[in-house]
Amino acid sequence: MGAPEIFAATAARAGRCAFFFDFDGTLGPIRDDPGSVQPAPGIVETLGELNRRLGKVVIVSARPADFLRERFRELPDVAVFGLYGLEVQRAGGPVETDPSAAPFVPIMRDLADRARAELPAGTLVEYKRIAVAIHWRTAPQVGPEVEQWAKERASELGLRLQGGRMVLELKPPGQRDKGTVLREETEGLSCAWYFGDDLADLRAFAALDDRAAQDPDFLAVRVAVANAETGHALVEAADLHVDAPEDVPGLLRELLAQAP
Ligand SMILES: O=P(O)(O)OC[C@H]1O[C@H](O[C@H]2O[C@H](CO)[C@@H](O)[C@H](O)[C@H]2O)[C@H](O)[C@@H](O)[C@@H]1O
Repeated sequence: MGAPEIFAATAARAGRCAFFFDFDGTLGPIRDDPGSVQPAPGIVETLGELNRRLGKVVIVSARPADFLRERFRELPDVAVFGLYGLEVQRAGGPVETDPSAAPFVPIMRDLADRARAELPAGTLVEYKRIAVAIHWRTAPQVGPEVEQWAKERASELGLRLQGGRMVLELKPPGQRDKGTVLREETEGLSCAWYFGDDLADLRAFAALDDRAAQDPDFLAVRVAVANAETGHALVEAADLHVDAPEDVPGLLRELLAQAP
């Protein structure tokens, strides 16, 4: 199906669709300082309209749920899944943490302290309560050393590793990821779109593939936000693609123009 057919098939399923979005590199631009990132222009308004007119909007990110909620305060009905689904904050409710992750809080705090003490200058350590992301965007030369250190700590502490865009993340060992969120949150629906830019988003694409294989009437739409860092894998697995977070509102406005 090309874009016009996808838009029409989605509009025909209005009210029975969900739209899932990764945050960094998808809704927000890539910046050196992770703490400074805000949604790209037009994102909040367009997601609000999508949520009202076509189907529920859900954010699924490796960021903490609190960080995401601060950026989408104007959309209180939109659920935010943080830390790959280990946290969720739904309309007006508190942030809920997966019980399996709670014992990892002190482990991650110690790990972040240790990373700051042991890794070379230029490394940026992002402590996220139940995960630690180690960045080398401003010092690419330290990447191999960070990767080696993180592999050793993951094996020593029984943690999982998740690679990303000039970042490696240590997280708890359970199976929860963006794919499991997609599987749960598409139950009872006829259509879902997922927008992503990074390797972890391939799991969400795969969950949509599975859902469509089980139900031939289910419309699954994978949208890649293309970038040289992730490479071709995501674009090749996608139905549609845009070139930057700034282009996401334009694509959604084309879709909304078909909405009933
Ligand atoms: O699931 P996501 O919402 O895509 O989160 C993935 C990682 O995003 C952030 O790091 C990335 O964006 C930063 C800000 O632009 C950038 O400096 C960094 O190089 C990127 O990897 C976030 O800081 C990480 O915690 C997330 O794992």
